Amino acid sequence: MSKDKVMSKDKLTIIPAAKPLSGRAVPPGSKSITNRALLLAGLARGTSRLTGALKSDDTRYMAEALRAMGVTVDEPDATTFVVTSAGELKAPAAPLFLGNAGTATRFLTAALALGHGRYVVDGDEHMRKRPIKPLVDALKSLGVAIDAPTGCPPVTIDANGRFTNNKVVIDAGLSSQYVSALQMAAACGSEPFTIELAGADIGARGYIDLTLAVMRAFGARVSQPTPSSWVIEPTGYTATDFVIEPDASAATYLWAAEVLTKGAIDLGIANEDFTQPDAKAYDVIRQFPHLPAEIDGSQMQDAVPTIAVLAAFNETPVRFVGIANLRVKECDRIHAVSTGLNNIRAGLATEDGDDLIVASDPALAGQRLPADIDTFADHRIAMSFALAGLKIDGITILDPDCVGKTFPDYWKVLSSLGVAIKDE
Ligand SMILES: O=C(O)C1=C[C@@H](OP(=O)(O)O)[C@@H](O)[C@H](O)C1
Ligand SMILES: C=C(OP(=O)(O)O)C(=O)O
Repeated sequence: MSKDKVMSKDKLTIIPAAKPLSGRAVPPGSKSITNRALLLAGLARGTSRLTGALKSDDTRYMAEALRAMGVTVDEPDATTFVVTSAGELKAPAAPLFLGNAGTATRFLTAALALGHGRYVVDGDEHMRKRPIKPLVDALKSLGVAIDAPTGCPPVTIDANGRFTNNKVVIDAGLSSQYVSALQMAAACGSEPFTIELAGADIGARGYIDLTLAVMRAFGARVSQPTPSSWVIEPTGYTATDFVIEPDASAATYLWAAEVLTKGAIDLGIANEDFTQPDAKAYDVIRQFPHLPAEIDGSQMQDAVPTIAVLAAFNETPVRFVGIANLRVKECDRIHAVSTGLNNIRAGLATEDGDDLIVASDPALAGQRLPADIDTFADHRIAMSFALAGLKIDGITILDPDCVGKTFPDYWKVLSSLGVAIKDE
């Protein structure tokens, strides 16, 4: 839970928007890019200045972990981290607690495997259910003494600064973060290192491109001999000043609010200027209320809850495919979205294997349908269902502070666009 809670209420109710939402609302910095840049700055000798950064639970956990390992992380203002490092992450005195931050947990696990001494990577009760075994097995195959008895955090690493071979095969079916983690760690090795995918299946490939872009900005050299393999040179990282773009997943709520209310929200950045995978959601969202009958969410996974809630107001039903990974995010998002929609009106959503089918009903708009939405402590469930509240009277979001994971000002931003929010 965020230290600086935005509302500190158990629940809040969205009052339907009386008029189109309009105004300027710039999403916070990208979580994915901030946590990559923080790690690479921590692995680089010298001082790196990260601007436009996200300050939220997930990035605070990463920054705290770096501090616990001897890195100086200063925060001169609300969107800047200044990171000064000797270029190594010293074994911390206590386990690293990373909340439910998947990026911090996976990225650090691989990077610390090249450290020296004992590191314990742990998280909250949700993180302790999120699989990390494929990454742990890959590191074991590199001679690292690493153990995660449940297949989820906590992970204990006894590192001696080296891998015993220069190639690893990784199954990224459950999470692309395992690949990103190995890629970022590999530049700190002593020889060129090859990463190969075990299967064709990988989560959103766009996150790999994002990883490579941040690595290159910090001086790494990477080539891609085949679509499913990468060779990383042992360059280490060079401290640099780095500008972080706004968060594309956060942008999806604003894009959806805009089409739902026929408003005009200025995000301060054009959709085509994002480099993050979720920006693909823009073209889908703009088709509302004529969303396609089938949407493949595999390459814009974090945007699926947003589009699924939007789909409830579409003119025709939508089947979401390619979303099996959503079951191992902050919560089982297929189940959470389906539960929330069916709570609003029975039959609005169906789980079909790992597909989600959303029955559409434009007539939902304007109705009073009181529903307490269980967010399952998942920021994206809270933020997505707030969108339903813009059109339906009676939508109450439970545990609204969970937005602090990636978008602490979410409720303030909605208010600034004219949304009335009743806290209780
Ligand atoms: O690399 C990243 O920054 C991310 C990768 C995705 O996770 P998976 O790779 O686990 O699907 C995404 O859902 C997450 O929010 C951020
Ligand atoms: C899946 C998410 O986060 P992470 O895996 O980084 O915890 C998310 O932010 O939607």
